[in-house]
Amino acid sequence: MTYPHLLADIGGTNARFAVETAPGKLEAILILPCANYATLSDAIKSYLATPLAIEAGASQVRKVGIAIANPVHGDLIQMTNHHWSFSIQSVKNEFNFSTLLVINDFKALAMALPFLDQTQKYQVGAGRAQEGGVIGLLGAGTGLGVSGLIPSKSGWVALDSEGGHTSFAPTNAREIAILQFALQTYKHVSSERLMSGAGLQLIYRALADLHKVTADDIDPPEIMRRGLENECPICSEVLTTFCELLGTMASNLAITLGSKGGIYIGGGIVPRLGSYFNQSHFRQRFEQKGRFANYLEQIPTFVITEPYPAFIGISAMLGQISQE
Ligand SMILES: Nc1ncnc2c1ncn2[C@@H]1O[C@H](COP(=O)(O)OP(=O)(O)OP(=O)(O)O)[C@@H](O)[C@H]1O
Repeated sequence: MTYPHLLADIGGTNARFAVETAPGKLEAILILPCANYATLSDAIKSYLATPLAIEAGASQVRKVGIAIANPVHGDLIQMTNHHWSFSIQSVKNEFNFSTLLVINDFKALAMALPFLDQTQKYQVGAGRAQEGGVIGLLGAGTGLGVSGLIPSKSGWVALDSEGGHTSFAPTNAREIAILQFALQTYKHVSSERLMSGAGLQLIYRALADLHKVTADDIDPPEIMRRGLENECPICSEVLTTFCELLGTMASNLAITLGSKGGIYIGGGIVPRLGSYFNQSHFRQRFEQKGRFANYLEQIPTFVITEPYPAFIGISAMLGQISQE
């Protein structure tokens, strides 16, 4: 018997688990904080022992798909933004799984994009997706994930990309000041250093320094709360800047990939901005590309609102293997 499958989406902060009892039917979805577990195996054990997972048939699971936030090459896995590391073969043996598919989380998310309906995403600004055109994906969370979908004769091919580690490209005086501030700490300032949860804090400290005010010691949720509620002008400027940086990042990805099929924004941060993101300068920035403004105007940009999109991709990939 193939089902139930165990699915996991492991980010730098959250480990999300589900039992797939039939194709696309997810039960017992639980989010465990990665920081509470010494290893991935401990988190899996803890999930499998929950009453919800047991009720969904977790003890019968033999086929497992894990989407994880790091490059996946070979047997040894080392997370980029968390200390977990493991051997795929050892975890497979430890739990007596017959299949353990491990792929990059944004690759899994990219594989989900063709399946998303209108209730699982919304469009920001104008533009129209070209049927079968290349699709770009980026998402800010603990890190900045990037991927893309390329059409091929045998279906979509998802890119193994580490595009979040491209060098940050400032486009105005404020962003140059932020880069200069970040360079005091980092020799290489990647896009991820700014477009992520920790990035909100770095932008906050940089803008406080620029405006010569004392920065409070506050976490990303608090920066977002103060910014959205207009309680703190610096925090509001952080949010404005963050959305603009994502606009430039998204347009760089769009022209790099030639993504006529659109750009999708995932990750945990943008959905938390709610309607603010739609009203921000994200799209204006996306189209602000000199001679390529007209090219970018045609490309639609979408925010993924489905809370567990990576499960859709990993489920499809695991389902494919199970049939082989
Ligand atoms: N309300 C909020 N406002 C702003 N940032 C937040 C908020 N809540 C959580 N975050 C930040 O979002 C990040 C977690 O993002 P996400 O929920 O996408 O987790 P993740 O999947 O573990 O991340 P990743 O896949 O990028 O490793 C953390 O940096 C956290 O500080």
